[in-house]
Amino acid sequence: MKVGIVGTGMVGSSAAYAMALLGVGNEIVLVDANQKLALAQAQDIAHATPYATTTSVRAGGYGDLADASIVIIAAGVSQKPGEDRLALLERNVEVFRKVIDGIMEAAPGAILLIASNPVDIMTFAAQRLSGLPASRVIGSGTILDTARFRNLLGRHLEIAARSVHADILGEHGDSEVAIWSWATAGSMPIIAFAEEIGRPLDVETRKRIAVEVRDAAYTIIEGKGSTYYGIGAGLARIVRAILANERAVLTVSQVTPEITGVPEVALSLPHIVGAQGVAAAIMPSLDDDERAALQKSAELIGSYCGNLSL
Ligand SMILES: NC(=O)C1=CN([C@@H]2O[C@H](COP(=O)(O)OP(=O)(O)OC[C@H]3O[C@@H](n4cnc5c(N)ncnc54)[C@H](O)[C@@H]3O)[C@@H](O)[C@H]2O)C=CC1
Ligand SMILES: CC(=O)C(=O)O
Repeated sequence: MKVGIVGTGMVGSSAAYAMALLGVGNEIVLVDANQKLALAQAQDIAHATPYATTTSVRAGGYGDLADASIVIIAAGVSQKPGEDRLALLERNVEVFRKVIDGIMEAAPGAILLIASNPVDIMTFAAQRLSGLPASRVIGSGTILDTARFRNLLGRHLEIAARSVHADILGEHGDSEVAIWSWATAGSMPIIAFAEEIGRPLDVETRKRIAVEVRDAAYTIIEGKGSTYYGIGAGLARIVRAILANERAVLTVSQVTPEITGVPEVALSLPHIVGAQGVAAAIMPSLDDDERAALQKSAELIGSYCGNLSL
């Protein structure tokens, strides 16, 4: 199955690399305003595949996206040190006006997977600009934050991160919400598990971990200019769920009629992801603090979505 990627800088190329090595999709087409860059990325990634999979990776134009099952959009500007994601909005909406037109003309049947920041509002913009049903325009949302959360919890508990089920919901950004009330490790409530193995998750430790997750992008951007491997793997995970019709429960973003009383907003909740895109959104039961924090996040993102002129 063909997967297109528009925007083949650090994020787009990392997604392509992850998919090529994992064998997610059998044809990957890279499109960028900078055609020389797309060509170079395609060549470099293709040179990794003989040791991994038979996935074909090539550069192309919008016409080469015809019949793509999924098109990832990672085009646009990224944060400079100290800048937040919301500061990118206007510039990236302008980029999306051109990019979405090109994709819709070539591949009107594709599912759009949005990575560009601020990803929740860009998901809203992409859905409105494309006119596709909300279920077919998926934002990577907090897939990356959830991975960061599980990684830190696995390290704290000294267990495999894959044995941790704990999610970050809400905005992919500063108002995101760490959900502790139904987090589990090895099928046990995580706080009881942590007590049992002598690695307690007391209030201070929980706060430290949530802050480290929230601020990870700032720390990484300060150190190396941008973040890309984590989101590259997250995008590959979402693409695999769609192509294999996994109906996996993933924290991704989607335009939703109402979240905590806020109408028409794109945010991350647990969503069931399969061949048709998002099959269902799940509103989990939260404790009072988590619910209030999710509502605050929805109100913030909703105010931006409501004021976009598209
Ligand atoms: N959703 C997430 O969790 C994450 C999102 N991001 C976001 O992903 C986006 C891309 O980041 P990077 O790859 O680091 O940036 P980058 O600058 O390395 O790549 C962006 C690419 O977009 C291309 N581009 C710009 N305008 C275009 C157009 N009109 N048509 C086609 N291509 C166009 C550029 O030529 C460039 O190659 C940023 O908005 C960044 O904030 C970054 C990390 C994580
Ligand atoms: C840049 C960004 O959105 C992240 O690494 O979380």
